[in-house]
Amino acid sequence: MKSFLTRPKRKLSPEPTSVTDDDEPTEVKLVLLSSVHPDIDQETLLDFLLAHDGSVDHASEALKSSNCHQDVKKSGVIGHQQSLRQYATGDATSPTKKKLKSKKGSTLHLFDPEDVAEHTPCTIIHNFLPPEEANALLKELLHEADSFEKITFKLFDNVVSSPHTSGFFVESYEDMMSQKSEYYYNGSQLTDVRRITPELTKVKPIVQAAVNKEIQHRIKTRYPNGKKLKHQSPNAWVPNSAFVNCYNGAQQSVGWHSDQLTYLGPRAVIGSISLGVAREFRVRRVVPKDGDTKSAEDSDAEGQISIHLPHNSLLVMHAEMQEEWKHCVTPALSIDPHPIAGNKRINITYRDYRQRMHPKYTPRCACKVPCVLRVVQRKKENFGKYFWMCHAGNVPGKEGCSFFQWAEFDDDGNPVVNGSTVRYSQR
Ligand SMILES: O=C(O)CCC(=O)C(=O)O
Ligand SMILES: [Fe+2]
Repeated sequence: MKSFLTRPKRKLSPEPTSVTDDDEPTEVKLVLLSSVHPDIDQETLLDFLLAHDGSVDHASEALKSSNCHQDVKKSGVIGHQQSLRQYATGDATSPTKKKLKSKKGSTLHLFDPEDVAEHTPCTIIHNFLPPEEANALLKELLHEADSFEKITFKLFDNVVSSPHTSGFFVESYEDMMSQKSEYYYNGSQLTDVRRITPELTKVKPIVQAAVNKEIQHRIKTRYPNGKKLKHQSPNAWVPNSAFVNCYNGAQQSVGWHSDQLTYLGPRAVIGSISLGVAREFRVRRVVPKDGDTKSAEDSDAEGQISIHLPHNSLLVMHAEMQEEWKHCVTPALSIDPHPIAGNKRINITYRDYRQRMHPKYTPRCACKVPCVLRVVQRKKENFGKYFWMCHAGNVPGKEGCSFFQWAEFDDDGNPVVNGSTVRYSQR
């Protein structure tokens, strides 16, 4: 079945893609599973897909032999998510934090910021902005979202739409022009790049201060020897672009992915604000394999963890996130309408596009397109190594080339070429 799948052909969007070659986009797999099991909800299909390492065939077989179909008839609602309490050991009424564990094939739900910091590569701040500010930002972006477009990709030679819309905002006219002419996302250039809005501008310094504080706290409290990670930038995080997603209704979602590091560099940090309808953000660790059979512990390490993102929350995705974890926003069984946003959720990811990662320094492949930066996630051999490859073949109707080059970075995440750190010109 896999051989019929085409890799994602997203066009005109900075939306990140999956960074492992063995993963087809989850949206595509869900479409396929749904067509075979139309009576089973997306949530359950997703859980089965995850439990079978993303194999549509195996998930489908397991669904056939499971009692999910009967459960639907009986109760009308299915799914086998588990609550936090089921992971607690000892006193069932007071779960021991350290013992919380994700399990393969089920989902650990986290609401408490302390649990999020402890068990995921993220931290969350609830009630982040003054309420009036959050509402003003939400209203402004709901208006912008009216003209957002869906991301499209190719399925069986047809271009199909991803189930949410998005827009990309940069700080200046110069950046807009540069984004349209120099930057490539999935092999294409963007046409819809917008100037940052007044409310996004107002909120930016608040996000910047909070994210930098969270980064320092994370380093002190969680990283080995209280030191930043290898390849993590020692410089302050300064967001200069915002990627905004709109999820209209319970079914809108984004599939499992890691964010592209091409212009952010290694060990990127991202500040993500949620507004409007509360939705679930899921993360799962990517455990590298070396061809041996996986242990149960490995499988459990890949279990999903769900972080609940209410209106006016800031989620910081820390430096360990993109290289070692994947994330998604799952379709919901139901949602609580928001007084301003109705059924919509707005998500803003503030990003720090690094000057040293500007496409003028990016290797170009035989197609003359600046390459995409990826990291080895699945294979134990070369795990964590970065590489540049061609992504021109992601454009519908185009073939890519076989360009491949290992990418080297110094301890602070600066590109190293021929043994020397790249010196870049300041704008
Ligand atoms: O909507 C969200 O919370 C996450 C969006 C996301 O993962 C992305 O834009 O890369
Ligand atoms: Fe993402």
